[in-house]
Amino acid sequence: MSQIGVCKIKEQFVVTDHERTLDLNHVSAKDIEKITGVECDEPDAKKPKLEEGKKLKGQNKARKNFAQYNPSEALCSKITRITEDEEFPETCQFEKCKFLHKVEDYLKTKPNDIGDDCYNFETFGQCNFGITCRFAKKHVTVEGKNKIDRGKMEAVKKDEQVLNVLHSEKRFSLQRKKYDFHLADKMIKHVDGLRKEEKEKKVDEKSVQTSGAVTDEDIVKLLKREKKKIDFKDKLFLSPLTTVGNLPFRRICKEYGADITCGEMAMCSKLLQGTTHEWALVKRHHTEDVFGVQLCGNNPHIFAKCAQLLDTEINVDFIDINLGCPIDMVYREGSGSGLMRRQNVLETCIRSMTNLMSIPLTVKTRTGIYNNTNIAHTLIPKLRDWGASLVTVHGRSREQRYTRSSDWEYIRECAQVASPLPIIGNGDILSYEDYARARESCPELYGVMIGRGALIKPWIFTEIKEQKLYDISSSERFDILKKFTNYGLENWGSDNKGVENTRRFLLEWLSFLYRYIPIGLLESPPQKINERPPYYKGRNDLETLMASPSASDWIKISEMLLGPVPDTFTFLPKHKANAYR
Ligand SMILES: Cc1cc2nc3c(=O)[nH]c(=O)nc-3n(C[C@H](O)[C@H](O)[C@H](O)COP(=O)(O)O)c2cc1C
Repeated sequence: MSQIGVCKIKEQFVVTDHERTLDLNHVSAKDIEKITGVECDEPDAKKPKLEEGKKLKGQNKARKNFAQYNPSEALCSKITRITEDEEFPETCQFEKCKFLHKVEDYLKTKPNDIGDDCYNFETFGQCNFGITCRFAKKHVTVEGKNKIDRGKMEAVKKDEQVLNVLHSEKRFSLQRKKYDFHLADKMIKHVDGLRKEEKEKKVDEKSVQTSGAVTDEDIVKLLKREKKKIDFKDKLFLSPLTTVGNLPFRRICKEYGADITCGEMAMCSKLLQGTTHEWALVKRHHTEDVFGVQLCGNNPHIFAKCAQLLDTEINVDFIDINLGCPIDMVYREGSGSGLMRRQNVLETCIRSMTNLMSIPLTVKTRTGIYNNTNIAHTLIPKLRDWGASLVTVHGRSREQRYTRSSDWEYIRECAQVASPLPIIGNGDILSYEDYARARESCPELYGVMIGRGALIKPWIFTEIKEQKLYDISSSERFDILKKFTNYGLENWGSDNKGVENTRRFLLEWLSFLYRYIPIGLLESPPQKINERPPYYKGRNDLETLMASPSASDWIKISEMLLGPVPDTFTFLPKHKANAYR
């Protein structure tokens, strides 16, 4: 696969370091207005400074990207949703409500609106954010009541767009530990019993699932149940991507041809506590026709309970176990890549989960934990025998993170020992050429998974399907960002909080998007993922701006779409995920 180095740019586009400070980081607000017609404030350097001597690698842990909200400046949601044919209530139904109840009080601190057209109102005929929407002009009356376009509302049903929203009574039962997990508990006992029995009798591993005294009626029923199957062959799989692989981003990848999508890694323990943040990670857009949820945990009890819970409560096609997360905290507690070295625990997890689930269980792993000690090839046959339906191999170890190219020769070794278990290869695919090389060098593979390639150029799925490279213009790329912003306002809301959440996720994505080099500028396309983009000047100011590695320029782009950032705003991206030297 690709070598680590620097991408070669056609000479006329390369700029020196000096020009770079003059040009790249200082495309002015005026230039942007000229290109896009959007008014834009000139931001100060709003990037928090790293401590001196600190290297940029792994995750940025010093981030403070979350906006704080004061309830005494927010309007009560009951008031927000009052429609034009309703009266404002005299008093709030919640005695201790801390929010504002008068529209005029709220308007004293409401930030300026960003635009006149509300995407949610235009698309669905209703915007639940009423007067608090930052694009409220066309859907509120002079008194601040919400207008509704009933015709549109009937035609496009908003609540059918997103699936897997947890009902409040289920959330309460999880929070109060009242959810009935007796099946999961019994299954673990059953599987543990069989494992002990097997150890004592030293029976053949393969016979575990069918042998042994199965006495409990519930367990017998579960074991007899037929499982749904998924055809993974030759499908383009979008990686699970924490933070950046959010629902609006996945929608865009689907539109460009991704076949299979997966939610961001969700923590089993938090799903079992019913936390809103974790449950947001299992939401599925209706366009995601083959969709999985990825779980991270460190013991069979939480994995089995989650398997039972998700299989019963949500609409999901497969559940994936994360065996690759390299983050120290996750590894130390024995989850993610830490689970690779706890194979007895892993066996109970997988056997219990597969027996509880009516859908396939998949596993995503790395080559191993340490640099020169690959272990995936010894683990994969066990995963197959324990009941996994598919394994994805990311061709790097935990220790390597992104510092070397993905090892596709080793991925092939894994695919060869796995049969008949399907293996998906993963790592460093940024073009059709990379894809074709991976498939040719490894014919045993079922397909590939694409992570950063989709973040850097989401149209990669189309390129692979059409077997060509696209020279996308900066204005087309800007339109993709506009679309993401609209999907973001739909997903996170169009009030101030929603706008700032959308901005934060947009900025996280921009921290990958700037790495794209338009093919018209490359000396020998296609671009290689591990080659650092040199400083270059685009074919117009917007292209130059989009190539900037500076967070203050990403902020500038966000301001073109979502208005000026709040006064105290700072941004440091969460992930770096590159192998540049
Ligand atoms: C920002 C980011 C977030 C990621 N989050 C996850 C995750 O939640 N679960 C997971 O299994 N892998 C995660 N990964 C790893 C990717 O899924 C993928 O295995 C890795 O990036 C290698 O593929 P690529 O070279 O195509 O990017 C993440 C990677 C990146 C860059």
